Amino acid sequence: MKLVFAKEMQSLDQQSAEQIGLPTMVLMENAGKAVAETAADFLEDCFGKNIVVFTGKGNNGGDGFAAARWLSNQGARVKVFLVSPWQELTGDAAAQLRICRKCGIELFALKEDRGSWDVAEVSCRQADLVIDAVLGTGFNGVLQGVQQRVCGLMNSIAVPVVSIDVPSGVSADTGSADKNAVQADITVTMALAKPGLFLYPAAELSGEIIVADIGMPKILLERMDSKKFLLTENIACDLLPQRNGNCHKGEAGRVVITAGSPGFTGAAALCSEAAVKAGAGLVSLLTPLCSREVLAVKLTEIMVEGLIERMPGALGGGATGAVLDKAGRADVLAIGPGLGTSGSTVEVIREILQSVEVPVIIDADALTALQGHVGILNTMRAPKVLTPHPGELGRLLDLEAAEVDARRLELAGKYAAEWDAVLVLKGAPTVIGCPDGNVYINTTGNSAMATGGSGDVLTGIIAGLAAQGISVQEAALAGVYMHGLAGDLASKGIIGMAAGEISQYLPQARRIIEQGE
Ligand SMILES: NC(=O)C1=CN([C@@H]2O[C@H](COP(=O)(O)OP(=O)(O)OC[C@H]3O[C@@H](n4cnc5c(N)ncnc54)[C@H](O)[C@@H]3O)[C@@H](O)[C@H]2O)[C@@H](O)CC1
Ligand SMILES: [K+]
Repeated sequence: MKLVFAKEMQSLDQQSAEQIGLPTMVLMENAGKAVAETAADFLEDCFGKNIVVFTGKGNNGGDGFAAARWLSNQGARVKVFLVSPWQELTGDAAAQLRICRKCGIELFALKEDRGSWDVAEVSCRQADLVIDAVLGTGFNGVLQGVQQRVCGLMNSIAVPVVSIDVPSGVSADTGSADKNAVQADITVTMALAKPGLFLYPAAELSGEIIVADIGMPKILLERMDSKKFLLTENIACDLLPQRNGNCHKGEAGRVVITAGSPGFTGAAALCSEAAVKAGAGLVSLLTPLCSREVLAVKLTEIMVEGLIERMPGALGGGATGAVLDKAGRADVLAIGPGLGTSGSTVEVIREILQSVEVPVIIDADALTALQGHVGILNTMRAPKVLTPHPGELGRLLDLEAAEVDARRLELAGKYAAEWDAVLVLKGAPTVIGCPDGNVYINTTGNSAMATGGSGDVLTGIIAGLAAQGISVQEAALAGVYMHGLAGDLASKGIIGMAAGEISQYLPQARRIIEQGE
């Protein structure tokens, strides 16, 4: 599903009027009707129900006036509170206000005085539903004055709130949110969803998200090259590898994983097992010699080989050739989980990345090895996926993790294009940047997955899928979706899951994606 920034939505609005001849007032009318329909569905029947609508001075407020009238037509008892003086309204919003007035809808002006707030508060407490049409995509900065107070009022009452387009006080583009931003139960967003609805902290304020068809011409929607998408089950389903009925293990994909070191053998085990559960035919693990035995005991279906060490846990020069040789006979290489950061290991990792020719998944300590050496990425011949969390990407870019987190959509797209890589920026939500600059926001996963080893599992899944004959981009997109879904199935919404449990649910997640069950 395509996502749009506020400016892009504004431009679509303008194109509709100027190029197609479909007036913005018609779109606003449809927006209001869509909100009224959602409200009516939510209330089962809106006849006789008390509904309060808070309207701002912009077009979001205009949608609110239109919704109020549609609901009033259906027999709801509607009260509209204007958050800005009516004289400040212009264009379509002013026209909708005039229509409401002529239709006899009850209108109140919220001013600084106590009286109007008392009426608003009492009305809210008696309401069956509140509609938030204070601020939409035009919001920026912080909430102040009457806007801040009215959002606070909506949050303080135990009445369901339907927000129009975005919860007021939320940035439609970045997902940043004022501390008083509205907590919606449902957000009815117009024509196309806005990325901010899926990015934190706003993601927690959006409630259920409904994308309303407001009659925006399809030709304009299809032509819009927004480069931003929501990663949904349909997309994952189209990308998952297919398998012939007579397939044998050699054809089901060969994965080589270079991972593990003393104290970090679990990372290697989780990654390898996930590749198997993602459907790879044969998985080989190459690990520093001193970790070989413990991993061989731990892993049953995986072939474990030791790599030459300079000293225990630190790879020696000969390891490069061994990994390249093995990877050259496989379909994909995954490198990094728990591999270590000693000087000689870092050297070996860099040599491998510069010479490897099969697709490679670069994770954890292999990402650390690129710190100060990101130029290597542009000299690599192999198609590549990077799977950093914000801290790891921050170290590559010399940025704080918090900044990477706040700019995840922008940075994933920018650096995927710059490094000609698939950039899987892990977190809530995981965002995947592609070499063509397209970015996808994942829709699966939950906070129970914030546990050590989750990332190692993801790397194994992407490697396992890429080995089954799809591109690294396809494997990263399908893999991220499947990882999150398996995490949802495994945790059942309860905190306290171990990362290995995610792998156990991969076959079920795959079946749900493929067959919807
Ligand atoms: N663009 C489109 O295609 C359509 C837009 N529609 C609606 O129009 C909305 C966008 O309308 P507008 O661009 O008029 O913007 P908004 O209605 O979101 O309101 C912005 C108004 O609030 C002011 N404002 C901005 N930041 C503020 C702050 N921190 N505190 C107080 N006031 C602030 C702005 O100056 C502006 O006047 C959408 O969210 C949607 O609800 C719909 O009518 C349907 C079609
Ligand atoms: K709103």
